[in-house]
Amino acid sequence: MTETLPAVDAATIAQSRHLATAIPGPRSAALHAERTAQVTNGFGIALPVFVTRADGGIIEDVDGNRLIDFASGIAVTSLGASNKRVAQRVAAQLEAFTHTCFMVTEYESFTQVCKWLNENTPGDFEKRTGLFSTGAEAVENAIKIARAATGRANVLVFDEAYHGRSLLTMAMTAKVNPYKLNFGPLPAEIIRAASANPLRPAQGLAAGAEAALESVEATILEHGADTFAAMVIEPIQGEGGFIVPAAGFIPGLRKLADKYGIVLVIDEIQAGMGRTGTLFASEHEGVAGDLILTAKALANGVPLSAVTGRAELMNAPHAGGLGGTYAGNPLACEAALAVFEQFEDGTLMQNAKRIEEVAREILEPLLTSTNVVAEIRGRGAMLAIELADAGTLAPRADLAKEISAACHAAGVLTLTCGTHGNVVRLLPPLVIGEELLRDGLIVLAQAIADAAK
Ligand SMILES: Cc1ncc(COP(=O)(O)O)c(CNCCCC(=O)O)c1O
Repeated sequence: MTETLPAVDAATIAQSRHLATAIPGPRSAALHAERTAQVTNGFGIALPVFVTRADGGIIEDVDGNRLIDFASGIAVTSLGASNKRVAQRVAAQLEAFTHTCFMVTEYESFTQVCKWLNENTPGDFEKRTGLFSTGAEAVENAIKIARAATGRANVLVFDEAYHGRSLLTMAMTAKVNPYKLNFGPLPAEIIRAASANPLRPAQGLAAGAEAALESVEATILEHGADTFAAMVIEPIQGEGGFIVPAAGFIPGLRKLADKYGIVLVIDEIQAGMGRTGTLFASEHEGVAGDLILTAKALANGVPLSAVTGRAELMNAPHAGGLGGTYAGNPLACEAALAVFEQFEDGTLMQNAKRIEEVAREILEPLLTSTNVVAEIRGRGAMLAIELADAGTLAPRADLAKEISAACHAAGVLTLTCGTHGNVVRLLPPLVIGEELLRDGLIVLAQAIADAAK
């Protein structure tokens, strides 16, 4: 393959991996000790290095190391963490004003962001948008909107789902530890149904969408179809393990939502904004949600989230029913407008597809050369390697940890995820250069081969 990833925006840091010290280096170690003395234990850490600069596909730390970034701050800095256009627009806004609160006075950028989302999200129907700050807030407000629109209370969620860490979204998230442990009681109106994980079908179900959809419909009927305000699904389940639902599952949910008058909420907070090679991941499924949620890469690191959907649903809440002090903060709106500008020519989606091509070229041989790579899955620049014993499919979280540690020591920042913690995921910035991408993938492939021995 000769194509290379066109650089969308010249990075400000040398785009090459460089190890000046062991990872983490001495200055990071000292700073980490201070962090431990000042910061709650409640925050986990994937790689305890302290960052000085980051851009393109590189993170530079206090010890002078340059690490290849396969995390993008968990699918956020798709345009590079020092994207020039984002910085320019936010800097100009900083000069004007940082905040006035959109419930107090208005500013044009809020409307412009909503307009872009109304015009560019899937669904050929009149839309409205509400802006918030975090992904969990978007999820919470989608539920408020669906409840106001339907007069119903229950929310259908799925196995292996992740929707946030607030009280309601914690309840919607499937994995108990670390997200829900010791934090109960949780809201009772969250009802969980089977998902359609092609590698690990729900217990007692045949693989594929049909059996899962039958089970979902049985769950809906068991609780009373007219009790459900919403069903919430990720087009690719992120924290649950980068699970691409079995073909037909999401279109089947669309049919069930229509059949029973349930609001279909598609949570694109991790998979959206070009990450999978289309602007929105649900485009791969040919499905438009009644509400669609965005955050993370929406504003490339400045906190912003959004609920976009059918006007008649979005206008159901009474005036004053939605809001938040920082909801749609002007700095974040300017960042989002800078992001939208850079999506216009389609280069970022082409990059996402190229990233998948290169990753599969380098990683897929491991499916046959080792007996612990159970699946390489995902779309575009949202890819994952599931570690499990051949035959039994026993999850190998130990290998995922070992592989990630080896990558970190070599200066490649990878993250793990998955219900069983046995998934290594790739979330490189969409502006990463092909040479740097290949370097990081070769390190990862070698770490997997070494761990498999
Ligand atoms: C699909 C999907 N919906 C909602 C959310 C929540 O977004 P917030 O901005 O973290 O609240 C996420 C956030 N995912 C990363 C969380 C990492 C962690 O907290 O350990 C998501 O992926």
